[in-house]
Parts: sequence; structure tokens; C-alpha cells
Amino acid sequence: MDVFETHVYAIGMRSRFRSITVREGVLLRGPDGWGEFCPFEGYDAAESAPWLACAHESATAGWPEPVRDRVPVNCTVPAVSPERAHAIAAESGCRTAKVKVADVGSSVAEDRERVAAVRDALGPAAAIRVDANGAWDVDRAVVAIGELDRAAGGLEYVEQPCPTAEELATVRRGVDVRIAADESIRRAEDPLRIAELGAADVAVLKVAPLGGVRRALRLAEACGLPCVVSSAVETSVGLAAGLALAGALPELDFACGLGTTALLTGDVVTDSLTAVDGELPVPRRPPEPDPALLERHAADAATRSRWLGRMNEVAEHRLSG
Ligand SMILES: O=C(O)CCC(=O)c1ccccc1C(=O)O
Ligand SMILES: [Mg+2]
Repeated sequence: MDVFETHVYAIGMRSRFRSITVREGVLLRGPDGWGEFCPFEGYDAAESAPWLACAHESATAGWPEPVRDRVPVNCTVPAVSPERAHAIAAESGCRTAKVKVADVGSSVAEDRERVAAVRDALGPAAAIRVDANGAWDVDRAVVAIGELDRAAGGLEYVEQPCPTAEELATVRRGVDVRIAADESIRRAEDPLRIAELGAADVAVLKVAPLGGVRRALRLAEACGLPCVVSSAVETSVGLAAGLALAGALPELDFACGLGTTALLTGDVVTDSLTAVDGELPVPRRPPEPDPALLERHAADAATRSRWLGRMNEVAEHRLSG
């Protein structure tokens, strides 16, 4: 395996996002630029292998030609109070918001207040989508989606209301709101099943768990659904790969979930890929980290060795697999 220069980072989140308060990962420098390896906690070597393939594509092969040079993005609203949600949406400059709902220990009533606050912040013309990260069963999903759709004054779509593709298909037949699949693509043995089952109206594509820009483009074509590219809350290095995918998709009907540097307290590049007026540029190459920022966000020795161990395990898994 190629030996790359590696930097392990640890960057705080502005609000707890799902269970995460600090985002960590590895930045690696290859002959063609930089890549980022940052599989979520709990992803084993097999599930992390596509993340490394994505980082390698970025660092050694570059990306296909884009068909657009800007991408509209949503602001991402974590499971925060209505006041915080209002401020995040109002300050984002975005015309689409994605609101996290069904968080552990929170009620549908709190979710209703959060989406209503976001509607108030963005006005009637904005698009509001919610993401339940598979937290509901079918019956609770049908009820919650109806309530949130009313509280929001109309939802653009609901992302992953239930865990399985079969449940998504059932919910989809029982509600008037579009269903988007995220975990059912990102963590599935067969990501095309959602299309075969009629389980979703929209496919959410995260470039790292799908193994890079080229593989994600092939999946988009095979599944035949409208796609939304969303981030894994990477630094601007990893985010650039998501933007390359969004830039290369033949069609892009919805805003993408790539406005996530706003969730982090820092970045490793000086010209951070942070949305302006709800849009991000499509970079031709991964951006170069700034040495002083790499230093500022460098993880401690224990975190560094844990991540390099994780990356080696994936590399060995790929060689033996
Ligand atoms: O789509 C977005 O707006 C941001 C990305 C996002 O929500 C996300 C980020 C990290 C892990 C999971 C998810 C998710 O979509 O569930
Ligand atoms: Mg999601």
C-alpha cells in the first residue's frame, strides 16, 4: 500500500450532532492531492473500506469532470431548542433547511416546535426537510410525519423515517410526503433494493461510505432516483469529494446536505468550503490544508494512534479480502 503523509485531526462540533461532540479523522496527502478518512464510530474494517477508497480516489486519481460549478445546499439544524434552530436557519443564508427530529429523549412535540421555528425563520418559499435517522416504527412514522408536515407548513421530504427498506416502502404508501433513503443506502448490503422495493422518492448519497465519486455516480445511475448528496461532517478536504459528486451528477433537483462546515468549530483549510447565499462551489481538486490549521486541530497522541490503527486495519482488510 502507498505510504502517505498523514495528519489526524480532532475538531469540536458547535452543538452535539447525533451523539457526536468532536469530529475526528485522518487527512492524507497523495500524489494528486489530499483525501480524508473519517468513518463514523462503530464502523468496522469492512464498513470503513469504502471510506478509504474515497480518500484514495481524492489523493491519487482526482475526480470526473463536473457538469455545474455551483451547488445549492441546505443548512443542517441539529436537535436543538426552537430558539437555536431559528437562529441557525436565519443566519445560514440557505433556502432549504434539514431539521433533525426523533433524537434520543426528545418528543414529537419538541420536533414540531423546532420545524415551526425554522419555517418562521426562512419564510413560506423555503424548503424544509426532516431527518429521523431511522428512529420510528411504521405507525409512529405515519403519525409523526403528518404532524411535522402540518407544523412545517409542508415538508419537502422525510429522510430515513424507519430503519429498514421494507418499512420505508410501507410508510411511503401511507403518507403524502416524499421519502428519502440515507442509512438504507449507506449501510445496506444492496443499496439498489430501495429502488426495487419502491421504498423511496429520493436517494441520499454520501460519497465516502459509497467508495468515492466514481462509484457513487454509478450507483446514482443504477438506482434511477433523484439524488441528494450529503456530507459525513468532514473537513473541507472530505467535503470537496461530496461537492465533486454533486457537481458531476447529470441531474440535481434538490439542495445538497453539504453545508456542514457550519457544524464544526474549525477547519483545516484557510478558504473553508462554507456556504455563501446557500451555495457552494464545485472544486476541481481537493483543497490544500494549511499547516498552521493542521497544527491547531492536531489530535493528541492517543487519538492519532487509534486512527492510524483503524486505517491500517482497513488497508489490511482490503488486502486479505
Ligand atoms: O444532510 C445534511 O444536512 C448533513 C449531513 C447529515 O445530516 C449527517 C451527517 C453525519 C452523519 C449522518 C448524517 C445524516 O444525514 O443522517
Ligand atoms: Mg440522514
